[in-house]
Amino acid sequence: MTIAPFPAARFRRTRATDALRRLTCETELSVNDLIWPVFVRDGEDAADPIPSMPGVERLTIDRLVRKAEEAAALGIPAICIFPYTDPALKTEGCEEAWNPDNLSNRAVRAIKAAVPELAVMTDIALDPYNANGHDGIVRNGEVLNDETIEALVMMALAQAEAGADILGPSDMMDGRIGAMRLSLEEAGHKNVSIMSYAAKYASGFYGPFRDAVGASGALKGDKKTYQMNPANSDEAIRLVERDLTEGADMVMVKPGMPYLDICRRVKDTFGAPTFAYQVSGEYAMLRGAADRGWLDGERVMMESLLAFKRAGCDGILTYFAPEAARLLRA
Ligand SMILES: NCC(=O)CCC(=O)O
Repeated sequence: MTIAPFPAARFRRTRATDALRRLTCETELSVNDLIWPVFVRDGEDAADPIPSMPGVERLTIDRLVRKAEEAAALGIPAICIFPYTDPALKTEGCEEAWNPDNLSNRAVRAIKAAVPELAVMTDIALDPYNANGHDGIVRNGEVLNDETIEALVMMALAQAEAGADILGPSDMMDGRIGAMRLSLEEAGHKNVSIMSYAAKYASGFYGPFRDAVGASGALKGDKKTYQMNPANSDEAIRLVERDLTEGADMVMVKPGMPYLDICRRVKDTFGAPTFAYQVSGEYAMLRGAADRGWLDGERVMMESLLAFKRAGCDGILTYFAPEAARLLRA
């Protein structure tokens, strides 16, 4: 980088007018960068507010389909479905997870039938179906890796069968991407993409999400034996490399804003499609402060999303997706 000494160099010259600022802008956020995570519940024509995520609701499938149509009309490329599972369906064996007619799979089918152009992403982890609240099968207090993979593969196949375009394994078991990729190929699902939650940290920022999917009460213990230590960065690089070599098409860093350094390292190291999840706690912080008048809500929303792009992300999973899309298209 060459910098002339002052006053030959005056950085304020290129900031002096809107035209110059636009010309020298390095990063752009577009509606094409957004994936909208949504919560689905059973029933008809109903919506429950989620108190710790103001403005976000759990929707029945019929209402979710209308929202999916709106998202597609706004130009949002993808929606990501998270089910609120009836507690009566949660078992230690997690069998509901690979039921072809479970809530999530029914939602995928309904959205693909109504809005085929909208990419539908799903979540692969056992926590919505697990009486223990963990992402894997628990035996004698241990979250089992290899047994969980067998369950996750069945879940992946059921979701692909339902029509999901992007599978999102968020479980953090070792070896699951390779197992899923092989089974998808064998079953003829050659064009189903995998976006691996490759660097998912054991974070306090997921609190409101667990309220939204009804997992807050169920979880016994914490997820530190499978999700990453927030202190680690080199490990994230090794995990991303591992998942890419096993057949992930895209990788994700999660949470987002506190981990932008990881996003940048991942993008610079691999050049692979890299995504970040601006999680429920990040949404709650910004929305909560904006609702109290402590922050300019629209401004910090757009600034936070732009920051992901600047950090090297190709896209962002964000609960702000429809609101941001409306502003971007205005
Ligand atoms: N597997 C999906 C999540 O854990 C989402 C977390 C959040 O939004 O807090």
